[in-house]
Amino acid sequence: MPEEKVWSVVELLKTTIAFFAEKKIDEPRLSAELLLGHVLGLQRLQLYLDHERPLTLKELEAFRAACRERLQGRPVQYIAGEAFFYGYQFFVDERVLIPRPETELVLEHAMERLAASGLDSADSPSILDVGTGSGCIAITLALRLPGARVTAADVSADALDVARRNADAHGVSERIRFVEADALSASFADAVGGPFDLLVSNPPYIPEAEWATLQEEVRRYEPRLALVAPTGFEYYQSIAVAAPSLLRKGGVLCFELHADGAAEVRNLLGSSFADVQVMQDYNKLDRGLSCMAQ
Ligand SMILES: C[S@@+](CC[C@H](N)C(=O)[O-])C[C@H]1O[C@@H](n2cnc3c(N)ncnc32)[C@H](O)[C@@H]1O
Repeated sequence: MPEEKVWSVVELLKTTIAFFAEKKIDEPRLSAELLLGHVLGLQRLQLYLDHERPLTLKELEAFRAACRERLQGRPVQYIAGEAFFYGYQFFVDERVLIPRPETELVLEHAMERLAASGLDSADSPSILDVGTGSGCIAITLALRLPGARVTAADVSADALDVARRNADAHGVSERIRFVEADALSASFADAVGGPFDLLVSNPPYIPEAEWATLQEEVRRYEPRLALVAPTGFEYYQSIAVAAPSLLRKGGVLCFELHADGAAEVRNLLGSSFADVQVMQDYNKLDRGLSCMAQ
């Protein structure tokens, strides 16, 4: 039997990147690097520092299996079990949404609004994240604001397991309270407590009618519960109703938005909020909306 060729990291990356590009895989270089890094237990940079490293047959087989999964459409973050958000690494699997770069902008906007709020407690703010998923927003806020106490709520016990694991990995579990609660229920405010200085939420906002237009990869692998609301506005409506009793006077409400959602969400807010600001993402699409409880 002919001996199997011994591949080095650099050769394998080059070949895989070209193959992924030919197969029209999104971000072929990043995908190949993340998968190989995952299989070898190395960061992406280390792959290049150790580029002549030969792979064992077992490693090669594991990498090929990961590539096959990618070719079948499974997102690279789920295969590798990791995603990056605001420069931090998060464990992810199919129980949670993969954090998106647009959400980093919403998080940044929320932090700016909180800093500008003038609340006495802004150095040690009390924060509520509704629909925490992987915990990416709640945990990043706890890391960026070392005095913050965060409540991370989700209706999905599975998602909360993932979020807890991420909080442990980042050493912020003691400052995050995880609550299994339904944001659409009238008892939500009682379940999460308060008062809060900041309520931030990236809720499900894809209307049912748009589901079929999403990328197949998203529909097949990401949790529908994390994405879809019948008209797209149910969560904003419920949270806007609960928020006045959850926020301190002067507290900040900050939502991620569907690109077409700003006007409708603004209408839902009613008279309890002032100073509404809409922020745009990299594509100049409306992506975040914030306001102040009065
Ligand atoms: C768009 S994902 C956001 C996840 C994460 N915060 C992020 O930005 O990547 C929405 C989250 O809301 C949660 N969710 C769905 N329905 C909910 C409900 N009725 N009450 C609370 N959370 C809910 C989902 O489980 C999911 O984790």
